[in-house]
Amino acid sequence: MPVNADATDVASESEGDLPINELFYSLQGEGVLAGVPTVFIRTSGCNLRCWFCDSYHTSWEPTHAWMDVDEILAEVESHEQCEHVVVTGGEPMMHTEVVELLNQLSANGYHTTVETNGTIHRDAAIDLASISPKLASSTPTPAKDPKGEGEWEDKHEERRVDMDALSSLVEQYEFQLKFVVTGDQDMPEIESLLQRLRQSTTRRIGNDDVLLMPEGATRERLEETREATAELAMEYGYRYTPRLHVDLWNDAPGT
Ligand SMILES: C[S@@+](CC[C@H](N)C(=O)[O-])C[C@H]1O[C@@H](n2cnc3c(N)ncnc32)[C@H](O)[C@@H]1O
Ligand SMILES: Nc1nc2[nH]cc(C(=O)O)c2c(=O)[nH]1
Ligand code: SF4
Ligand SMILES: [Mg+2]
Repeated sequence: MPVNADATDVASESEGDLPINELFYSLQGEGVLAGVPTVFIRTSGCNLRCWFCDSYHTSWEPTHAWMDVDEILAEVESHEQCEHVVVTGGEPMMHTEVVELLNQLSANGYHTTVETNGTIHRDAAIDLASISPKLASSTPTPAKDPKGEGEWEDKHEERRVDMDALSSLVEQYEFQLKFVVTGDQDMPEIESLLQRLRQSTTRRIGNDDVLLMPEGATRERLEETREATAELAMEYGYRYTPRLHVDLWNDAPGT
């Protein structure tokens, strides 16, 4: 179901429902839990518009069906062998109902990961906050806009880093900081963002909590970005994370 083009506030059809773009079983492709069998719940709607977004139909042109928490849980539980759930999007933390979903998943014994851009903090049963703060190189300038002519550039730029939300997330949850890397020009910004974050929290942020992930929604694009990203990880002492799902299944939906 298409929603309005500026779907930053996807209004709930009935109270308690979440806009779900897709729900599928796969292997966690990214980060410290890469390789773990996982059910993915992908909400629709985003407060940002990265030009490279690999989930175009949750951000630039959001589509979804409305599901309540019980319906989502039943679908998750149909994958009987699975102990891990990822809630992603779009930006899942936009939705108040995500708190109830996470609390119910946790009460039912699941390990929960939230994939978030780090601009919104919520208090919920999150075992791993997988935070991917967005760098200047993600901004949809007119030259990079996949849809229009840069209409989202200013809003994206204003919203993409919220230090208060980032500090609250790293203080409350186990976390990883996963940066999408397009080239070595991203490194000074990663360094200064980490410096600011370390100053704004007492929580220790080790270099091994920081992951560099190559930009690329397809095998073809990853071929161009992964080696340089791996070398930057070694040079700066951060982790490298693959995009295992892209290596395995390219850009197929539901993977
Ligand atoms: C689609 S986002 C949804 C969660 C949240 N909105 C965020 O950006 O973290 C899921 C993950 O994919 C990453 N991602 C999106 N497009 C990408 C691309 N073209 N290459 C590499 N990573 C990408 C994001 O940075 C994030 O870590
Ligand atoms: N297999 C697989 N692993 C993932 N890890 C994070 C993903 C996401 O889109 O948030 C993702 C995804 O879309 N697929
Ligand atoms: S913040 Fe995440 S979902 Fe939103 S546009 Fe960027 S990558 Fe896509
Ligand atoms: Mg993905």
